Amino acid sequence: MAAGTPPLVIGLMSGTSLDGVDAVLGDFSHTIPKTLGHVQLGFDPELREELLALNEPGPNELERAALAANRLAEHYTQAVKELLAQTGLRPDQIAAIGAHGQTVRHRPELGYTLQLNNPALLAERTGIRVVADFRSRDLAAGGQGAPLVPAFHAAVFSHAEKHRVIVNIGGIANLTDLPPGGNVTGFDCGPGNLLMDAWCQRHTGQPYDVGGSWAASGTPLPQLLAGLLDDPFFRAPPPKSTGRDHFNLAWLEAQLSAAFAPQDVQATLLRLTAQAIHDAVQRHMAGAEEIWLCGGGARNTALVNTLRHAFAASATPVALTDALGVAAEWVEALAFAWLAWRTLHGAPGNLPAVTGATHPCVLGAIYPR
Ligand SMILES: Nc1ncnc2c1ncn2[C@@H]1O[C@H](COP(=O)(O)OP(=O)(O)OP(=O)(O)O)[C@@H](O)[C@H]1O
Ligand SMILES: CC(=O)N[C@H]1[C@@H]2OC[C@@H](O2)[C@@H](O)[C@@H]1O[C@H](C)C(=O)O
Repeated sequence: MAAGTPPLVIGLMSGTSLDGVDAVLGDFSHTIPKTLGHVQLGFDPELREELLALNEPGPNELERAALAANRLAEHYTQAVKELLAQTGLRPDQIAAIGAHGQTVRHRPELGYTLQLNNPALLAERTGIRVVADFRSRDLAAGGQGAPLVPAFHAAVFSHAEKHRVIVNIGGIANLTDLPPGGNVTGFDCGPGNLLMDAWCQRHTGQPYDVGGSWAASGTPLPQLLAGLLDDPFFRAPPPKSTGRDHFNLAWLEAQLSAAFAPQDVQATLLRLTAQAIHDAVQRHMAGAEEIWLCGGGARNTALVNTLRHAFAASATPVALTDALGVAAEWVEALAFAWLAWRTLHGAPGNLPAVTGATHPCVLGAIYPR
Protein backbone atom coordinates (compact mmCIF):
# COMPACT_ATOMS: atom_id res chain seq x y z
CA MET A 1 0.00 0.00 0.00
CA ALA A 2 1.26 3.49 -0.82
CA ALA A 3 3.02 5.21 2.07
CA GLY A 4 0.96 7.99 3.56
CA THR A 5 -2.39 6.45 2.64
CA PRO A 6 -4.84 8.20 4.97
CA PRO A 7 -6.27 5.92 7.67
CA LEU A 8 -9.85 6.72 6.65
CA VAL A 9 -11.96 3.66 5.87
CA ILE A 10 -15.68 3.22 5.23
CA GLY A 11 -17.39 0.17 6.73
CA LEU A 12 -20.66 -1.15 5.26
CA MET A 13 -22.68 -3.71 7.15
CA SER A 14 -26.04 -5.06 6.07
CA GLY A 15 -26.75 -7.79 8.57
CA THR A 16 -29.17 -10.60 9.21
CA SER A 17 -31.88 -8.22 10.47
CA LEU A 18 -32.29 -7.13 6.82
CA ASP A 19 -33.21 -3.63 7.93
CA GLY A 20 -30.82 -1.87 5.54
CA VAL A 21 -27.16 -0.89 5.49
CA ASP A 22 -25.18 0.72 8.30
CA ALA A 23 -22.34 2.85 6.91
CA VAL A 24 -19.59 4.49 8.98
CA LEU A 25 -16.48 6.42 8.15
CA GLY A 26 -13.73 5.46 10.59
CA ASP A 27 -10.47 7.24 11.28
CA PHE A 28 -7.96 4.56 12.31
CA SER A 29 -5.19 6.90 13.42
CA HIS A 30 -6.45 6.44 17.02
CA THR A 31 -6.44 3.26 19.19
CA ILE A 32 -10.17 3.71 19.63
CA PRO A 33 -11.10 4.51 16.03
CA LYS A 34 -12.99 7.72 15.61
CA THR A 35 -16.34 7.61 13.81
CA LEU A 36 -16.30 10.67 11.55
CA GLY A 37 -19.74 10.04 10.06
CA HIS A 38 -22.53 7.52 9.89
CA VAL A 39 -25.55 6.76 7.72
CA GLN A 40 -28.32 4.18 8.10
CA LEU A 41 -30.05 3.58 4.80
CA GLY A 42 -33.08 1.29 4.97
CA PHE A 43 -33.89 -1.11 2.13
CA ASP A 44 -37.02 -0.41 0.14
CA PRO A 45 -39.65 -3.05 0.98
CA GLU A 46 -39.29 -4.79 -2.39
CA LEU A 47 -35.51 -5.32 -2.01
CA ARG A 48 -35.99 -6.47 1.58
CA GLU A 49 -38.62 -9.00 0.48
CA GLU A 50 -36.36 -10.32 -2.27
CA LEU A 51 -33.37 -10.67 0.08
CA LEU A 52 -35.56 -12.43 2.62
CA ALA A 53 -36.88 -14.77 -0.10
CA LEU A 54 -33.32 -15.52 -1.26
CA ASN A 55 -32.58 -16.90 2.20
CA GLU A 56 -34.56 -19.96 1.13
CA PRO A 57 -34.44 -22.15 -1.98
CA GLY A 58 -36.67 -20.82 -4.76
CA PRO A 59 -37.08 -20.57 -8.55
CA ASN A 60 -34.45 -18.94 -10.78
CA GLU A 61 -32.25 -18.25 -7.76
CA LEU A 62 -29.00 -17.64 -9.65
CA GLU A 63 -30.30 -14.76 -11.71
CA ARG A 64 -32.33 -13.32 -8.85
CA ALA A 65 -29.25 -13.44 -6.60
CA ALA A 66 -27.10 -11.70 -9.22
CA LEU A 67 -29.70 -8.97 -9.73
CA ALA A 68 -30.17 -8.51 -5.97
CA ALA A 69 -26.37 -8.19 -5.61
CA ASN A 70 -26.39 -5.39 -8.20
CA ARG A 71 -29.19 -3.61 -6.38
CA LEU A 72 -27.29 -3.96 -3.11
CA ALA A 73 -24.21 -2.40 -4.69
CA GLU A 74 -26.32 0.56 -5.87
CA HIS A 75 -27.80 0.88 -2.38
CA TYR A 76 -24.32 0.75 -0.80
CA THR A 77 -23.17 3.40 -3.32
CA GLN A 78 -25.92 5.74 -2.16
CA ALA A 79 -24.88 5.22 1.48
CA VAL A 80 -21.23 5.96 0.62
CA LYS A 81 -22.22 9.11 -1.27
CA GLU A 82 -24.28 10.32 1.70
CA LEU A 83 -21.35 9.63 3.99
CA LEU A 84 -18.97 11.62 1.77
CA ALA A 85 -21.45 14.50 1.58
CA GLN A 86 -21.90 14.44 5.35
CA THR A 87 -18.15 14.54 6.07
CA GLY A 88 -17.08 16.77 3.17
CA LEU A 89 -14.47 14.18 2.05
CA ARG A 90 -13.59 13.16 -1.52
CA PRO A 91 -13.32 9.53 -2.75
CA ASP A 92 -9.53 9.85 -3.18
CA GLN A 93 -9.21 10.66 0.53
CA ILE A 94 -10.70 7.27 1.50
CA ALA A 95 -8.30 4.30 1.71
CA ALA A 96 -11.01 1.68 1.15
CA ILE A 97 -14.56 0.54 1.69
CA GLY A 98 -15.00 -2.66 3.70
CA ALA A 99 -18.24 -4.14 2.34
CA HIS A 100 -19.56 -7.22 4.13
CA GLY A 101 -22.40 -7.91 1.68
CA GLN A 102 -25.71 -9.57 2.51
CA THR A 103 -25.64 -13.07 3.96
CA VAL A 104 -28.31 -15.23 2.31
CA ARG A 105 -26.93 -18.65 3.30
CA HIS A 106 -24.54 -19.69 6.05
CA ARG A 107 -23.72 -23.40 5.93
CA PRO A 108 -20.20 -23.84 7.32
CA GLU A 109 -20.97 -27.53 7.92
CA LEU A 110 -21.27 -27.86 4.11
CA GLY A 111 -18.19 -25.71 3.55
CA TYR A 112 -19.77 -22.46 2.37
CA THR A 113 -21.20 -19.14 3.41
CA LEU A 114 -22.76 -16.79 0.87
CA GLN A 115 -22.84 -12.99 1.02
CA LEU A 116 -24.48 -11.28 -1.95
CA ASN A 117 -22.44 -8.30 -3.11
CA ASN A 118 -20.97 -6.73 -6.25
CA PRO A 119 -17.72 -5.15 -5.08
CA ALA A 120 -16.58 -4.44 -8.65
CA LEU A 121 -19.71 -2.37 -9.27
CA LEU A 122 -19.30 -0.61 -5.91
CA ALA A 123 -15.67 0.29 -6.73
CA GLU A 124 -16.72 1.50 -10.19
CA ARG A 125 -19.60 3.63 -8.88
CA THR A 126 -17.74 5.19 -5.93
CA GLY A 127 -14.18 5.48 -7.26
CA ILE A 128 -12.99 3.93 -3.98
CA ARG A 129 -11.07 0.66 -3.50
CA VAL A 130 -13.32 -2.06 -2.03
CA VAL A 131 -12.43 -4.95 0.26
CA ALA A 132 -15.10 -7.68 0.27
CA ASP A 133 -15.78 -11.39 0.79
CA PHE A 134 -14.36 -11.46 4.33
CA ARG A 135 -15.62 -14.85 5.39
CA SER A 136 -14.61 -17.38 2.75
CA ARG A 137 -10.87 -17.43 3.54
CA ASP A 138 -11.57 -18.38 7.15
CA LEU A 139 -13.82 -21.20 5.91
CA ALA A 140 -11.11 -22.34 3.52
CA ALA A 141 -8.81 -22.56 6.55
CA GLY A 142 -11.28 -24.86 8.30
CA GLY A 143 -13.17 -22.19 10.26
CA GLN A 144 -16.84 -21.27 10.53
CA GLY A 145 -16.28 -17.93 8.73
CA ALA A 146 -18.07 -16.27 11.66
CA PRO A 147 -18.17 -14.46 13.94
CA LEU A 148 -15.47 -12.05 12.76
CA VAL A 149 -16.10 -9.03 14.99
CA PRO A 150 -14.38 -10.51 18.09
CA ALA A 151 -10.93 -9.44 16.78
CA PHE A 152 -12.19 -5.85 16.54
CA HIS A 153 -13.82 -6.07 19.97
CA ALA A 154 -10.48 -7.26 21.35
CA ALA A 155 -8.53 -4.45 19.67
CA VAL A 156 -10.88 -1.70 20.79
CA PHE A 157 -12.71 -2.77 23.97
CA SER A 158 -10.16 -4.88 25.92
CA HIS A 159 -9.19 -3.71 29.40
CA ALA A 160 -5.91 -4.48 31.21
CA GLU A 161 -7.62 -5.45 34.50
CA LYS A 162 -11.33 -5.84 33.87
CA HIS A 163 -12.79 -9.04 32.44
CA ARG A 164 -15.22 -7.79 29.82
CA VAL A 165 -17.76 -9.55 27.60
CA ILE A 166 -19.05 -7.80 24.48
CA VAL A 167 -22.50 -8.86 23.27
CA ASN A 168 -23.60 -7.92 19.75
CA ILE A 169 -27.38 -8.20 19.49
CA GLY A 170 -28.15 -8.10 15.77
CA GLY A 171 -30.46 -10.49 13.94
CA ILE A 172 -28.29 -13.19 15.54
CA ALA A 173 -26.47 -12.53 18.82
CA ASN A 174 -22.77 -13.16 19.29
CA LEU A 175 -20.44 -12.78 22.23
CA THR A 176 -16.76 -11.97 22.67
CA ASP A 177 -14.96 -12.89 25.87
CA LEU A 178 -12.15 -10.47 26.78
CA PRO A 179 -10.40 -11.67 29.91
CA PRO A 180 -7.38 -9.57 30.93
CA GLY A 181 -4.30 -11.17 29.41
CA GLY A 182 -5.82 -11.64 25.98
CA ASN A 183 -7.22 -15.18 25.77
CA VAL A 184 -10.00 -13.96 23.45
CA THR A 185 -12.85 -16.31 22.57
CA GLY A 186 -16.32 -15.82 21.10
CA PHE A 187 -19.20 -17.44 19.26
CA ASP A 188 -22.79 -16.97 18.08
CA CYS A 189 -25.13 -17.84 20.95
CA GLY A 190 -28.48 -17.90 19.08
CA PRO A 191 -31.20 -15.52 17.96
CA GLY A 192 -30.83 -11.83 18.71
CA ASN A 193 -33.68 -9.82 17.17
CA LEU A 194 -34.64 -11.81 14.08
CA LEU A 195 -37.43 -13.92 15.61
CA MET A 196 -38.83 -10.95 17.56
CA ASP A 197 -38.74 -8.86 14.35
CA ALA A 198 -40.52 -11.52 12.28
CA TRP A 199 -43.21 -12.12 14.91
CA CYS A 200 -43.75 -8.38 15.39
CA GLN A 201 -44.05 -7.82 11.63
CA ARG A 202 -46.59 -10.60 11.32
CA HIS A 203 -48.83 -9.47 14.19
CA THR A 204 -48.44 -5.69 14.34
CA GLY A 205 -47.24 -4.80 10.81
CA GLN A 206 -44.21 -3.06 12.34
CA PRO A 207 -40.70 -4.22 11.35
CA TYR A 208 -39.54 -4.34 14.97
CA ASP A 209 -40.85 -3.90 18.49
CA VAL A 210 -39.69 -0.38 19.38
CA GLY A 211 -38.16 -0.43 22.86
CA GLY A 212 -39.56 -3.94 23.33
CA SER A 213 -42.80 -2.39 24.57
CA TRP A 214 -45.06 -4.95 22.85
CA ALA A 215 -43.05 -7.79 24.42
CA ALA A 216 -43.31 -6.00 27.78
CA SER A 217 -47.12 -6.04 27.46
CA GLY A 218 -47.07 -9.88 27.38
CA THR A 219 -46.10 -12.63 29.81
CA PRO A 220 -43.41 -15.17 28.92
CA LEU A 221 -44.68 -18.73 28.40
CA PRO A 222 -42.40 -21.03 30.45
CA GLN A 223 -43.18 -24.20 28.51
CA LEU A 224 -42.64 -22.59 25.13
CA LEU A 225 -39.39 -21.05 26.37
CA ALA A 226 -38.16 -24.43 27.63
CA GLY A 227 -39.08 -26.06 24.29
CA LEU A 228 -37.20 -23.41 22.30
CA LEU A 229 -34.14 -23.59 24.58
CA ASP A 230 -34.07 -27.35 24.08
CA ASP A 231 -32.65 -26.84 20.59
CA PRO A 232 -29.23 -28.59 20.44
CA PHE A 233 -27.58 -25.42 19.08
CA PHE A 234 -27.71 -23.84 22.55
CA ARG A 235 -25.87 -26.80 24.12
CA ALA A 236 -23.32 -27.26 21.33
CA PRO A 237 -19.77 -26.33 22.30
CA PRO A 238 -17.98 -23.51 20.43
CA PRO A 239 -16.79 -22.83 17.80
CA LYS A 240 -20.29 -22.24 16.51
CA SER A 241 -22.15 -19.81 14.29
CA THR A 242 -25.66 -19.68 12.94
CA GLY A 243 -28.17 -17.69 10.90
CA ARG A 244 -31.61 -17.59 9.34
CA ASP A 245 -30.87 -21.04 7.89
CA HIS A 246 -31.58 -22.42 11.37
CA PHE A 247 -33.45 -19.77 13.40
CA ASN A 248 -36.52 -18.64 11.45
CA LEU A 249 -40.32 -18.48 11.76
CA ALA A 250 -40.70 -22.13 10.71
CA TRP A 251 -38.41 -23.10 13.60
CA LEU A 252 -40.64 -21.12 15.98
CA GLU A 253 -43.91 -22.35 14.51
CA ALA A 254 -42.91 -25.98 15.12
CA GLN A 255 -43.27 -25.21 18.85
CA LEU A 256 -46.37 -23.00 18.78
CA SER A 257 -49.89 -23.74 19.90
CA ALA A 258 -52.90 -21.77 18.59
CA ALA A 259 -53.84 -20.95 22.18
CA PHE A 260 -50.85 -18.63 22.68
CA ALA A 261 -51.54 -14.87 22.69
CA PRO A 262 -49.17 -13.11 20.22
CA GLN A 263 -47.82 -10.69 22.84
CA ASP A 264 -46.99 -13.62 25.14
CA VAL A 265 -45.04 -15.26 22.32
CA GLN A 266 -43.19 -11.97 21.81
CA ALA A 267 -42.41 -11.81 25.54
CA THR A 268 -41.10 -15.40 25.30
CA LEU A 269 -38.90 -14.57 22.31
CA LEU A 270 -37.39 -11.64 24.18
CA ARG A 271 -36.73 -13.94 27.13
CA LEU A 272 -35.19 -16.51 24.76
CA THR A 273 -32.67 -13.97 23.45
CA ALA A 274 -31.81 -12.82 26.97
CA GLN A 275 -31.50 -16.32 28.38
CA ALA A 276 -29.37 -17.62 25.50
CA ILE A 277 -26.95 -14.73 26.14
CA HIS A 278 -26.96 -15.22 29.91
CA ASP A 279 -26.49 -19.01 29.68
CA ALA A 280 -23.62 -18.61 27.18
CA VAL A 281 -21.79 -16.23 29.52
CA GLN A 282 -22.38 -18.51 32.53
CA ARG A 283 -21.18 -21.63 30.70
CA HIS A 284 -18.25 -20.28 28.74
CA MET A 285 -17.14 -16.94 30.17
CA ALA A 286 -16.72 -17.59 33.87
CA GLY A 287 -15.49 -14.62 35.86
CA ALA A 288 -16.95 -11.99 33.52
CA GLU A 289 -17.04 -8.67 35.38
CA GLU A 290 -18.70 -6.35 32.86
CA ILE A 291 -21.21 -6.97 30.07
CA TRP A 292 -21.18 -4.46 27.21
CA LEU A 293 -24.01 -4.48 24.67
CA CYS A 294 -23.94 -3.35 21.05
CA GLY A 295 -26.02 -3.90 17.88
CA GLY A 296 -29.57 -2.69 17.36
CA GLY A 297 -30.87 -4.91 20.16
CA ALA A 298 -29.06 -2.65 22.62
CA ARG A 299 -31.83 -0.10 21.84
CA ASN A 300 -34.51 -2.58 22.95
CA THR A 301 -35.06 -1.23 26.49
CA ALA A 302 -37.14 -4.21 27.64
CA LEU A 303 -34.41 -6.61 26.47
CA VAL A 304 -31.68 -4.58 28.19
CA ASN A 305 -33.73 -4.54 31.42
CA THR A 306 -34.22 -8.32 31.22
CA LEU A 307 -30.47 -8.81 30.75
CA ARG A 308 -29.71 -6.45 33.67
CA HIS A 309 -32.07 -8.44 35.84
CA ALA A 310 -30.48 -11.77 34.81
CA PHE A 311 -26.92 -10.56 35.45
CA ALA A 312 -27.86 -8.82 38.72
CA ALA A 313 -27.75 -12.26 40.41
CA SER A 314 -23.97 -12.29 39.86
CA ALA A 315 -23.66 -8.51 40.43
CA THR A 316 -22.37 -8.10 36.84
CA PRO A 317 -23.16 -4.68 35.42
CA VAL A 318 -24.68 -4.44 31.94
CA ALA A 319 -24.06 -1.28 29.88
CA LEU A 320 -23.91 -0.09 26.25
CA THR A 321 -20.68 0.34 24.24
CA ASP A 322 -21.67 4.00 23.76
CA ALA A 323 -19.91 4.53 27.12
CA LEU A 324 -16.71 2.95 25.68
CA GLY A 325 -16.60 5.43 22.79
CA VAL A 326 -18.40 3.54 20.00
CA ALA A 327 -22.19 3.90 19.71
CA ALA A 328 -23.91 0.50 19.88
CA GLU A 329 -25.42 0.68 16.37
CA TRP A 330 -22.13 1.48 14.61
CA VAL A 331 -19.87 -1.19 16.14
CA GLU A 332 -20.36 -3.80 13.41
CA ALA A 333 -19.93 -1.42 10.47
CA LEU A 334 -16.81 0.03 12.12
CA ALA A 335 -15.55 -3.53 12.61
CA PHE A 336 -15.74 -4.16 8.85
CA ALA A 337 -13.89 -0.89 8.17
CA TRP A 338 -11.22 -2.12 10.64
CA LEU A 339 -11.10 -5.56 8.98
CA ALA A 340 -10.63 -3.89 5.58
CA TRP A 341 -7.81 -1.76 7.04
CA ARG A 342 -6.15 -4.95 8.32
CA THR A 343 -6.45 -6.56 4.87
CA LEU A 344 -4.85 -3.53 3.19
CA HIS A 345 -1.90 -3.98 5.56
CA GLY A 346 -1.66 -7.73 4.95
CA ALA A 347 -2.68 -8.38 8.57
CA PRO A 348 -4.94 -11.27 9.63
CA GLY A 349 -8.51 -10.51 10.66
CA ASN A 350 -9.87 -13.80 11.99
CA LEU A 351 -9.26 -15.34 15.41
CA PRO A 352 -8.74 -19.12 15.10
CA ALA A 353 -9.81 -19.56 18.75
CA VAL A 354 -13.18 -18.09 17.74
CA THR A 355 -13.88 -19.47 14.27
CA GLY A 356 -12.00 -22.77 14.56
CA ALA A 357 -9.73 -21.96 11.59
CA THR A 358 -6.37 -23.69 11.59
CA HIS A 359 -4.48 -20.39 11.37
CA PRO A 360 -4.89 -16.60 11.24
CA CYS A 361 -5.72 -15.42 7.69
CA VAL A 362 -5.67 -12.18 5.76
CA LEU A 363 -9.37 -11.89 4.94
CA GLY A 364 -11.16 -10.79 1.81
CA ALA A 365 -10.38 -9.71 -1.72
CA ILE A 366 -9.30 -6.25 -2.84
CA TYR A 367 -11.00 -4.51 -5.78
CA PRO A 368 -8.84 -1.55 -6.84
CA ARG A 369 -10.43 1.87 -7.31
N1 LIG B 1 -35.35 1.28 19.27
C1 LIG B 1 -35.30 -0.05 19.10
N2 LIG B 1 -36.09 -0.86 19.84
C2 LIG B 1 -36.08 -2.19 19.69
N3 LIG B 1 -35.30 -2.83 18.80
C3 LIG B 1 -34.48 -2.08 18.03
C4 LIG B 1 -34.43 -0.66 18.15
N4 LIG B 1 -33.52 -0.20 17.24
C5 LIG B 1 -33.02 -1.29 16.61
N5 LIG B 1 -33.60 -2.42 17.07
C6 LIG B 1 -33.38 -3.81 16.64
O1 LIG B 1 -32.12 -3.92 16.04
C7 LIG B 1 -32.22 -4.55 14.75
C8 LIG B 1 -31.10 -4.09 13.88
O2 LIG B 1 -29.91 -4.43 14.51
P1 LIG B 1 -28.53 -4.52 13.76
O3 LIG B 1 -28.46 -3.47 12.71
O4 LIG B 1 -27.47 -4.57 14.79
O5 LIG B 1 -28.66 -5.96 13.09
P2 LIG B 1 -27.86 -6.59 11.89
O6 LIG B 1 -26.54 -5.92 11.75
O7 LIG B 1 -28.76 -6.62 10.72
O8 LIG B 1 -27.69 -8.09 12.39
P3 LIG B 1 -26.40 -9.06 12.55
O9 LIG B 1 -25.54 -8.50 13.64
O10 LIG B 1 -27.02 -10.35 12.94
O11 LIG B 1 -25.72 -9.11 11.24
C9 LIG B 1 -33.62 -4.19 14.28
O12 LIG B 1 -34.09 -5.14 13.35
C10 LIG B 1 -34.40 -4.25 15.59
O13 LIG B 1 -34.77 -5.55 15.90
C1 LIG C 1 -22.76 -15.46 8.36
C2 LIG C 1 -23.09 -14.13 8.97
O1 LIG C 1 -23.33 -13.18 8.27
N1 LIG C 1 -23.10 -14.09 10.30
C3 LIG C 1 -23.35 -12.86 11.03
C4 LIG C 1 -24.68 -12.95 11.78
O2 LIG C 1 -24.90 -11.74 12.52
C5 LIG C 1 -24.36 -11.91 13.84
C6 LIG C 1 -23.77 -13.28 13.79
O3 LIG C 1 -24.58 -13.91 12.80
C7 LIG C 1 -22.31 -13.28 13.29
O4 LIG C 1 -21.89 -14.62 13.14
C8 LIG C 1 -22.17 -12.63 11.92
O5 LIG C 1 -21.93 -11.25 11.94
C9 LIG C 1 -20.96 -10.60 12.67
C10 LIG C 1 -20.79 -9.24 12.11
C11 LIG C 1 -19.60 -11.28 12.76
O6 LIG C 1 -19.14 -11.92 11.82
O7 LIG C 1 -18.94 -11.11 13.77
